[in-house]
Amino acid sequence: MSAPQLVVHRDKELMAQAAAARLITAVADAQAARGTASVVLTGGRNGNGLLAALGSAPARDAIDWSRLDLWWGDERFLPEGHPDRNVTQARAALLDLVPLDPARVHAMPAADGAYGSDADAAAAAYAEELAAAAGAEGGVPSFDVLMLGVGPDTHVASLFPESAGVRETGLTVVGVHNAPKPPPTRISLTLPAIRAAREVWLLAAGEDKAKAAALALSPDADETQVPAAGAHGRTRTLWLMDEPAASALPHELHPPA
Ligand SMILES: O=C1O[C@H](COP(=O)(O)O)[C@@H](O)[C@H](O)[C@H]1O
Repeated sequence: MSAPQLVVHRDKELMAQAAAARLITAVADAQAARGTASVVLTGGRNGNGLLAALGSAPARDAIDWSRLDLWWGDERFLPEGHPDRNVTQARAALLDLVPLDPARVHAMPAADGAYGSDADAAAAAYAEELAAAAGAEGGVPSFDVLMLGVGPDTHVASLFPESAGVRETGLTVVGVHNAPKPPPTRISLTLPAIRAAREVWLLAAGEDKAKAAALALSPDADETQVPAAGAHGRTRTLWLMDEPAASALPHELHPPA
């Protein structure tokens, strides 16, 4: 488990641009080292801000888009094409602009797909897709970068405080029911699946994330109550923030001036 590192930017626009530049470098480095790269996308305002910044970044084609696998950390379990689905928003922000291999875009199932309204069956199918990509060891692939937007209530992916999903230790993907944030039915990677990633980047911009960031970065945080505190990468855990989101952190956590 890697200890959290913090990078604080002036505002959310600069944070999105800097995170996009960082992602270009991380993906290009992974492709140079291993031929392909795998990235787990997040939904929400900060995740979509990063994707939009990536779409207009001058160096975006330093990524070989045809050798990039995209996965999702969570999905709102809604019909295909619904404007609130994370994949719909990601397509509009970036995916429709770049030459991805459609076979490498691993969207989570929709609520009008093969599993109908059964979110648990849809979650099990996504777990199987991940296990097939992971190869002999099963579980989930060694994602190069897994991004998570931090919710104002400290949720990450669709793991909400005190929920069954955040307590899950056996499965890699779960159906989420009665989520406190709409829509109530979702699909989510679990904390063990998240922690299999090489790098986990937590995105927190805006004053409404300040309390959540302070709680998650507190040394005695309990991941059941504060899911963001349980999100760590194997080699790196990086909090990418703007100044408003960092405003409630204790002084000792601020990066040196
Ligand atoms: O519903 C969700 O919310 C979180 C955070 O979203 P934000 O708009 O508060 O930044 C997001 O990480 C998650 O993927 C999404 O499904």
